[in-house]
Amino acid sequence: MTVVAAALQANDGRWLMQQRPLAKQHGGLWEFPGGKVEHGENPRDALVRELQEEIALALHPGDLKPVGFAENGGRDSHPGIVILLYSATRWQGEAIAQEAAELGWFDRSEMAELPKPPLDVALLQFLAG
Ligand SMILES: Nc1nc2c([nH]c(=O)n2[C@@H]2O[C@H](COP(=O)(O)OP(=O)(O)OP(=O)(O)O)[C@@H](O)[C@H]2O)c(=O)[nH]1
Repeated sequence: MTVVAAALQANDGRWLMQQRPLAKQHGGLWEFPGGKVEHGENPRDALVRELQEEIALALHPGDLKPVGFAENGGRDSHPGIVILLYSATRWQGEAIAQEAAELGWFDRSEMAELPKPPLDVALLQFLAG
């Protein structure tokens, strides 16, 4: 499964993270907004779609910059996950949670402290500052 995620950085240097709804897998953990790439979908287009659906932000696909990826090994019948992380500093609108339990803007040290899924711990190393 391919997942795309966005590290959206505001002018003050902080990044947007969202808290997963408690009832879901990884419930209560903080993650980058994003989601699954649909079959035949371009990853950037998937991320633009997910950001609109999840946090009501409009982005231009060209404003997404690839920063790195993280993967967990598939085993048995589980195919595994690859998460492609993009960053962006330009978008239209104000982030409003459509699905997340909560949204927050965090600096680098706060990001390090947030409870996160294992792949996000790996993704965090790509973010400077
Ligand atoms: N969006 C996002 N997903 C992540 C991150 N880290 C991470 O392990 N994931 C995992 O990657 C998958 C993302 O798919 P999703 O966000 O569409 O999952 P979902 O269950 O909410 O979607 P669904 O309800 O449509 O099936 C989930 O298994 C999620 O736990 C992250 O930083 N951002």
